[in-house]
Amino acid sequence: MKNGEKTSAFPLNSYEVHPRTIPSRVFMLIYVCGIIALLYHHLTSLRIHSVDLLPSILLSIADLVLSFMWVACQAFRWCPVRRKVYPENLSKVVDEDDLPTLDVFICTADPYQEPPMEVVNTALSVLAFDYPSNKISVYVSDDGGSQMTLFALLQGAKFAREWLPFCRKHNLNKRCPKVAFNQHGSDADQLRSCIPQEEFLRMKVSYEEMRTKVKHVMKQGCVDDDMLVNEEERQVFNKWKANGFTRQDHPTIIQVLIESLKDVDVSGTSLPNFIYLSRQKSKHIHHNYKAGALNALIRASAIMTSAPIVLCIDCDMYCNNPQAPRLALCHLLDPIEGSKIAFVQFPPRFRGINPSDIYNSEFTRPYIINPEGLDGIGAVNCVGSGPFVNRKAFYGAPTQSKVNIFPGFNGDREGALDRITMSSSKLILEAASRVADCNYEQGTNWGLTLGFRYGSMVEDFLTGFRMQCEGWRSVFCNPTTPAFLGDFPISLNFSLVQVQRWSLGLTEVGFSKYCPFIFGTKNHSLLMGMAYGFYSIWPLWAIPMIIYGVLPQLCLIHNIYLFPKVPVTFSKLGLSFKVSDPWFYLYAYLFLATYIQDFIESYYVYGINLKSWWNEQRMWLMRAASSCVFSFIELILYQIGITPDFSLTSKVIDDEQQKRYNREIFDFGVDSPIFVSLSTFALVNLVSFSFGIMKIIFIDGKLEEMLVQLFLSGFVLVNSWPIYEAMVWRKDGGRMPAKVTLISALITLVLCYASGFATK
Ligand SMILES: O=c1ccn([C@@H]2O[C@H](COP(=O)(O)OP(=O)(O)O[C@H]3O[C@H](CO)[C@@H](O)[C@H](O)[C@H]3O)[C@@H](O)[C@H]2O)c(=O)[nH]1
Ligand SMILES: [Mn+2]
Repeated sequence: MKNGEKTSAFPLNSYEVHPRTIPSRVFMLIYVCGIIALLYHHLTSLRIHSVDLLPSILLSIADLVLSFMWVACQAFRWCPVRRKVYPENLSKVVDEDDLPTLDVFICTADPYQEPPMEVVNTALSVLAFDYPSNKISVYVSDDGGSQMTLFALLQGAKFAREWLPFCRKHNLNKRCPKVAFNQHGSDADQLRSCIPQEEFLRMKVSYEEMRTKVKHVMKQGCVDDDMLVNEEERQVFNKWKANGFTRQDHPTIIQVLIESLKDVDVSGTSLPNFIYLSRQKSKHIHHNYKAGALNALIRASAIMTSAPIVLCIDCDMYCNNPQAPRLALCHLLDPIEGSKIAFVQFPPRFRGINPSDIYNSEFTRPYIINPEGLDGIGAVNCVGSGPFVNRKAFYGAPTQSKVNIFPGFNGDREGALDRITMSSSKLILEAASRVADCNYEQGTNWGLTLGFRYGSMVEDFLTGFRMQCEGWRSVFCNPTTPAFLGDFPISLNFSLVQVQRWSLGLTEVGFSKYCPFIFGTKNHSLLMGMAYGFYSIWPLWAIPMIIYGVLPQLCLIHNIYLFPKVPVTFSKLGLSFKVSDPWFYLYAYLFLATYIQDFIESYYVYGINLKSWWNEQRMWLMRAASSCVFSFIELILYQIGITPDFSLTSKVIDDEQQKRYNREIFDFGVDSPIFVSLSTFALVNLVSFSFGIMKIIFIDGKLEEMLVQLFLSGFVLVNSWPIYEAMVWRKDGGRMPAKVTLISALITLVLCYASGFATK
C-alpha cells in the first residue's frame, strides 16, 4: 500500500511521500554544517581597523541573510508529497444529484488591458465544465466598470446556448472556444474526425460573428443603441449614460445574463447562472484591488446562490480540463479530511511559453515544486487563480459555528433565497447590489477576519496564510492535464513589474503584524511558519544580490581582495590550482552545492531541461537585481504614505513582441527604471571583469588574489549577456533604450569613482 492510500473500497484520493525526501534531508544536514562554518569564519576574520572592514561586514550581512533564507526554505524540502485523485470513484460516493453547487468568480479590471473577448473565453470555458449545469453559477467581477465588457459577456451568454450543448455532445476536452478553434496538428485532426465539418464550421462562424461585434464595440469605445437587439438590453446600458459615470465613480451594476431556472440551451437543457457584477466605486473610498472585488462577489453570491464551493480565477486563465470541479471534489468530499480543507489549489500553468522559457514564466519552483513541499505539511499557499475554496473558510475558523457575514443588513436572507427566480426577485438583486456598495464594508470585519484579507498586494498569499492560522488545511492538486492555463507577460518589463508587485505584497505581509515567523505560531507548525516566512521576506534577497553583485566588483577595481587566495600556476597541462586556504573550498562548496541540488531537482525530478534551468536561475538573479530592489523602495514610500497602485499586467499582445518572444529574444524596448537597475549591475560587472583581466595581462598578474572576485564578475557577466546585446548591437524594437544605457553608465561611473573614496 502506498503512503496515505485510503483503505476504503472507493478511495477518492491518495498521496505518496516524494522519494527525494531522504536525500534532501541528508543534504540539509551536510549543508547546514557548511553554513555554520562560514558564519564562524566571518566572525573570526572580521579584522578591526583593516582597510576591508566595511566590505567584510557587508559580506557577513549578505551571508547571514542568505543563510537565514536557506534555513527557512528547507521547509519546502522537508516532506514533499504527490497526490492522486480518483474521480471515477466520485459517483460511488455521491449521487450526481447530490453534488454540491459551485460558484465561480472571474475577475477583470480594465477592458483595454484585459480584452473583453478574453474574459468571454474564460467564462465560456467554465460555463462548460463537465458538471451539472444547474449547479454552476459564474460571476464576473468587472472592476473596470466597462460597458464593453458587459456587452461582450452578453454576447457570450447568447453563444453559450449553442456552445455548451456542442461541447457536451462531442465531449470536447478543450472548451475554451478560442483554443478549440485554434488547434493545430493532431489535436485539430482529432477534432475534425469526431465532429461533422458542417457543424464545426457553423459553430466557428457563430463565434466569429460574436468576435466581430465585440471588436466593433471596442473600436467605438462604447455600446451604441444599434448594437443592441431590444429595449431590455438598451435599458441595461442606459446606466452608463448617467451623469458622472466614470470607472472610478459609479454605482453597483448587477446584471443576470443567464438564469439557470429560466433559461435553456438550444438542446433544451438548463444553463448555468451567469452574472455580471461591477461593484460600486467611489474616488473617496479605497477599493482594495482584487481582494475588494472578490469580497463583493463573495457577499453578492451568498445572497444569490450561496454555493458551498467557490472557484476563483483571473480573466487571463481558462479552464483546460473540464473535469476540474470533480478533481477538486475528490479532496473536498473526502469523508475524513474533506471538512478541514479550506481550499484545493490547482497550479497556474501557462500556454505558449517558448521552448527554453526565457523569462521563467512557468515559475515551476513557486507554482509546483514548493507547493508539493507545502502539501506535505498541510499548508499549500493560496494562489489567486485556481483555488476551489470551501465557502465556510471565508467566514472564519473551522470550529466557528455562526458568523454574521452581513452585519447591518436588514434583508431576510433565508427568506429571499426561497424565492424561485432571482432576476424576477427584485429583493434579491437589490440586496446583492447593496452588499457590493463601496461603503458597505465600513465598520465590518470584511477584509479583516472575513473574506479575502486586505493589506497586501498578494491578497491570495495573505488570505491563505490567515486561513491556515485559523486551523484550516489546504491541498495541492496537479493533474497531468492542467486544470487551468493562462497568459503570462511576454515582455521583460511586464514580467519584472509583476514580480515587483508580488515582492511588495510579500514584504507587506512580512513587515506587518502578520509576519509568519511570529504570527499564529500557536496554531501552525514551525515548518509552516518557516515556509510562509521565507516567502514574506523573499524580497530581502535584494540585499545579498546588491552586496555580491557590486561590492566584490568595486573592491576589485580598487585593489581590495576579499576572499581566500587561490594560488594558480601554469603547467604543461594548462592552468592548475593549488589551494592553500581551506576556506576557499567552503565558499566553492556552498556555491556549487546549492546550484547542483537545484539543477538535479529541476532536471531529474521535474524534467526541466538544462537551457530552461539556466534561464530560470538567470531570471531569479534579474528579479533580485530589479524587482526586489524596487519593491523595497516602494515599501519605504508606502511607509511614508505614498501608496503604490496595482500595476495590472497587460494582456494585450503586440505582434512584434510576440515574434521576438517566439524567437527567444529578450524584449527591453521601454525606458523603464527597472532596466536602469539591471543595466547598472551588468555594467559594473563588465567594468570590473575587464579591469581584472587587464590587470592580470598588463600589470602584475595577481590572479590568485582576485580569482574569486573575478569569478563573481564573470558569473554576473555571463548572466547579463542579453543585456549587453540589447545595449550594443541590437537594432530591433526590443533593444535597450539609449536613455537607459546612458543613465546606467553614469551611475556605474559614479559608483566606481565614489567607491574609491570609501576605500581610502
Ligand atoms: O483592482 C483590481 C486589480 C486586479 N484585479 C484582477 O486581478 C487579477 C490579477 O491581475 P493580473 O494583473 O493578471 O496580476 P497577476 O500578477 O497575473 O496575478 C497573480 O498574482 C495576483 C496577486 O498575487 C493574484 O491575485 C492572481 O490570482 C495571480 O494570477 C486579474 O484578473 C485582474 O482583473 C481586479 O479585479 N481588481
Ligand atoms: Mn495574470
